[in-house]
Amino acid sequence: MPPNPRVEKAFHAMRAIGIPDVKTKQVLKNLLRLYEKKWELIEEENYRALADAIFESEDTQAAEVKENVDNAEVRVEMKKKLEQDERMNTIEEETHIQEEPESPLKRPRSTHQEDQASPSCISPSLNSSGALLKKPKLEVEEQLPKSQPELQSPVKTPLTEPVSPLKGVENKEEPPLYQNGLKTPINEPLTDDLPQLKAHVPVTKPESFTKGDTSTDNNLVNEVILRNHIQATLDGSTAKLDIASSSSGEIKISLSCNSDKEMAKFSVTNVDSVLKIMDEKCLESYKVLDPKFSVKKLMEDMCECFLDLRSDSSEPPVGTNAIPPIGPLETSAAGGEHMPPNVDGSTANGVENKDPLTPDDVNDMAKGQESVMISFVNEVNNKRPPSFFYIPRNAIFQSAYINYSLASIADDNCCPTCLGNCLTAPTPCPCALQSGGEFAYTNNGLLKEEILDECIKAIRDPQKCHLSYCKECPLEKSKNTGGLEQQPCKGHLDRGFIKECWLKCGCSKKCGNRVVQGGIKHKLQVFMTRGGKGWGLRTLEDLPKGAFVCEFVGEVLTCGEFYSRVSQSSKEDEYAHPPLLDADWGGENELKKDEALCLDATYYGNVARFINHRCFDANMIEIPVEVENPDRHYYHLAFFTTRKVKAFEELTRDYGIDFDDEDNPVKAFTCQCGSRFCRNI
Ligand SMILES: C[S@@+](CC[C@H](N)C(=O)[O-])C[C@H]1O[C@@H](n2cnc3c(N)ncnc32)[C@H](O)[C@@H]1O
Repeated sequence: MPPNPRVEKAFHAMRAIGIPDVKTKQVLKNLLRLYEKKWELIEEENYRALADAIFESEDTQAAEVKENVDNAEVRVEMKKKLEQDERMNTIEEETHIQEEPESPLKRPRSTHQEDQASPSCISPSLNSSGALLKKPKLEVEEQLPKSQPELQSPVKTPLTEPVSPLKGVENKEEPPLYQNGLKTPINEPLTDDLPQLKAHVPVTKPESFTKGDTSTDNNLVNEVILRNHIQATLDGSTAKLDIASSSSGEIKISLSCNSDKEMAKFSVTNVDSVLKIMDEKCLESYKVLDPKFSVKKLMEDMCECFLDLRSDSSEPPVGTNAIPPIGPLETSAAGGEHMPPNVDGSTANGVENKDPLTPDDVNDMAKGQESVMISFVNEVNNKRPPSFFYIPRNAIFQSAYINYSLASIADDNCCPTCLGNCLTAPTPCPCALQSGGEFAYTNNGLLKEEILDECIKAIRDPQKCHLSYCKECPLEKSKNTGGLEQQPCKGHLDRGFIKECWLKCGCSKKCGNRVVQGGIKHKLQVFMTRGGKGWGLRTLEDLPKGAFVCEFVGEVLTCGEFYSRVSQSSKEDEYAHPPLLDADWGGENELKKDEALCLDATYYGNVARFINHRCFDANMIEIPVEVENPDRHYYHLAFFTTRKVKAFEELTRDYGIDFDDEDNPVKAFTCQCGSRFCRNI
């Protein structure tokens, strides 16, 4: 029989992330069965479900090998394997999968470690020594897996955020605090794969789950396995299996069986075997379930819910979003000694000095300053968001030179004769001409696909991007070199601008060429991530490709001011990745000292300060937008989606960090982005 092209394609995609065909084959068969041979489901998002299922099967196998299985488990497993083999044979005939020689299984991270690109044209941030990244070791075409169409041709194919290999890194010690019953974010590292504890412990009497259930407990004599607070106990007449528990172990879900009442002798088996069978049953019966669905996780969540419902008045009642009071600013990583000296509660830098976050802000950390509410939730631990002042628009810190007036806006820099909506005019207005000759936005308010794709290409494809080099780089000049020679300019990416209509334009305020200045329109939420990245930002609604999400808002600092903040800081400042406003650097005119600007959202900022970094294939891209200032040393940085983003998916951007840059005064974090193209491996 000729090979099935769909199978071949699946193999190809998995090979690209280091998974050998033999492994793919095994799991693919199961998936085909689960999805009733609906290939589209498997092919979706670049075979994400398949990759997920393979990793899960690997982890399960690893756990199984580690465990000291008792005879009962062996019997269960053997029976299951026989059944499995039978199913495999059936599917084998249906899919005509060709045998391939087995090679050692590799995870995408390790594959990438060997091959990964170090793209040189990433949006710059001051943290990355303010310039573009190092020259790539290899050309992107050579390094990126050929089967990833989005990378060979980032323009045409929507990118998907691949499955994170970061399993088991979640902090499980602390119970979640700010819960609102919302879904777990999409694309977060899996949570139910904690390090396995296998220990023989002294016999303890498990607390009964319900009062009156003491009859079985009294007879417990043998401990079998302790694993994530899960115990199986057995004596002559009673078998009890603790299936799940809350994170601190005070709540448990157990199965118990009094074998006196059973026809056959009951033998306690391993919890994992029971859960695995249940997982399979659920996936088979409820076809709408995510393939990653886990009964154990469901039960653990039940335990946590039960715990939350206890009537302890010192704890926040469930569902009310109650949070402990947030202390003064100096307790936060974002505050303290770094507070800008001119912040005195007045409007010294043009910002109304609102209080930092308070418990009331859980439903809207923007305190009514945006046209949508921005809630925050923590379903992971008891941490609260850092204190900062929410500002919806940039504010000048001190020395930044931003001097514009209506008179400085020439007639060819605005459209005074336009009326209504410029987008409906038969010819592009002067503002559009400055965005490359046409309007950047569609009638639906999205960034036009061609423009977006060009921007993505420029940032992601080192071969195509253009770098400008300053004769005297203001960024390098601002660094305190400690007496060492100043480094030469590392290059700045030439980026296209969007020019929006503004005050001097004749069009209406609702003109379609005024998207970014209109502020946030989509529902966003700040949430605690599960992958060790701290807080993150996610969307609460599906977003199409090219949607404007938010602007990066912060204090406008000169590069010199920023580095002096860094040098005065006694501890590592975790927000010190301010984007550099360098899109127009490297031109003919040398910038004045106070014209080399960046945006720091550490103390004053908007939701964008919570956007985490993702190497290379982030789902947002930042694009320079000119609104009021025609000379372009100051502009706005707007985030647009690079592809469709599903509700509850984390929103990410590439900070442009060079993780190898040891000379940078700001040390980079250890990247946990989970991208297969992570630069920090
Ligand atoms: C602008 S803040 C983002 C919000 C931050 N996660 C928080 O909890 O407030 C940048 C900081 O987030 C963390 N971070 C962002 N992206 C990360 C990633 N891919 N891996 C690990 N940490 C990350 C780092 O500590 C970084 O200094």
